[in-house]
Amino acid sequence: MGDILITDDERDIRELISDILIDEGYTTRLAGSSDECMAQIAKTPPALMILDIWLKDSNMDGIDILKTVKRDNPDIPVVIISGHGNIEIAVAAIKQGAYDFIEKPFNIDQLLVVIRRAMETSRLRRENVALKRGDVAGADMLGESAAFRTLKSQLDKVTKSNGRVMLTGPAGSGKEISARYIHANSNRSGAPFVTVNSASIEPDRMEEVLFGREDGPRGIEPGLLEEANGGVIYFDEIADMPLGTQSKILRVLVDQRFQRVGGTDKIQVDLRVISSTNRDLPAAIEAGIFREELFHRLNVVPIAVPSLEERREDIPLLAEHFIEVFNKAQGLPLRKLADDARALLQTMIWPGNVRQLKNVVERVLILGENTGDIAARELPSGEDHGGSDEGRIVLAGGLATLPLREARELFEREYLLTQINRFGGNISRTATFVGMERSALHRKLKSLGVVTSTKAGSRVAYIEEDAQ
Ligand SMILES: Nc1ncnc2c1ncn2[C@@H]1O[C@H](COP(=O)(O)OP(=O)(O)OP(=O)(O)O)[C@@H](O)[C@H]1O
Repeated sequence: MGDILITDDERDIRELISDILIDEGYTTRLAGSSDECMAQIAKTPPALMILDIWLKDSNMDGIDILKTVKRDNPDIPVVIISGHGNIEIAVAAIKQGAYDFIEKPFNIDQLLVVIRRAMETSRLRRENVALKRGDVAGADMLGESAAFRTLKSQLDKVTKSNGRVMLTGPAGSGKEISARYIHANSNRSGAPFVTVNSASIEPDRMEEVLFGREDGPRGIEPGLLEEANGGVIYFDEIADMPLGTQSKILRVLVDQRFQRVGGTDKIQVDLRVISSTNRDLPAAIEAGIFREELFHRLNVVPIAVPSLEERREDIPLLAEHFIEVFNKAQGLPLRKLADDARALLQTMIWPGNVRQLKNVVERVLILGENTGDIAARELPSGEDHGGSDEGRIVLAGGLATLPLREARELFEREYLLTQINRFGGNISRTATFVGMERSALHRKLKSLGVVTSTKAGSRVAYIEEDAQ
């Protein structure tokens, strides 16, 4: 819920506040002097500070600490404790950027209200910054299919717990957006969501990036674990993590503490860990490239994210959602999907899953006809989707929009017409090739309205006008 640093020179007071806050579900750290307080902040900046104005036997008083904090860590809300009758000093503290003050002797309920409000304000401020940066909150996760509803109900079950989740599923299926959904709906939503993309970090820089360093050119440089403090750390494609780093992460999960590179102090962080993979981790363990113990630590709640194939009925909904997203974000035309395009999208092969669908929608909006509904002819051809790879026939636009009986008639008519013309109008050869009795073929052609006649010396098949 949040890590609170309490600084007061009176031991009884800091311990009393700490007990109350722990009962409320917060974690606390205690400091009895300005030096201890500054050392704690340097170790890990807390989510909130409760700071006594008068600190006996300290190098700095509360106001000096406040000024330093507001200069170096302006996002930490600071609640000041002032002695009774020290209103002017408390007001001066607020002018220096303190969130609020409480007077000694304080009332517990009042203290808790101030802390809750301070946490809430700081969460909203961070969310605003995130929205301005364009981060997705994860709330825009769409779907109505049975496979999607199963996923959503599993995600909903884990939002309120702190359990480690392992998301499995093919590339682009929505593992990261699922992790963001968990975060956005948990009580950590105000705290950061930090992604560790193991494949894009140089293996020899991995530890520095994760754990930070103490001897950097700018002094202490916090790593991603510290940045995520209070929130979620998301290990994207965990199987790409080098074995050496796997051991170190395992140790962090066991101890809940780590050291920055070049440092000696143990840093404590409060993190929820969510990982993802599209690989077969048991096979990676077998092959000696993934640590079994780490797998068991991360795989506490396994959740499978379905491929787009398993949720084809969501395709039109997702495509229309992406059209709106690209309209808002890039001013691309707000077009609807024509029935044939909708049907074609649902029959195509999507090895790249939702990400590929999103890319196709963007491409059509940029390169397509720009007016009217999006038609099937504007969509990429079957080859673009490797349709033959998995043995699926990508249907010609029209067929996919018809009920089976009509689609079958349309197909049979086109098919037989093509075959008869291939065999120069010779019904016997056509019948042998298509595997029908000659008389049965005649009856079929009649019912489909296909006739043959001799034109300019060669026999051709065509469709009677009124049969079309
Ligand atoms: N249900 C959904 N509703 C809306 N958008 C979605 C949904 N699922 C996925 N997306 C979008 O599809 C894209 C790919 O999703 P995401 O990055 O979560 O997939 P992933 O499985 O983590 O991919 P990778 O395996 O490559 O890391 C993102 O732009 C995401 O916002």
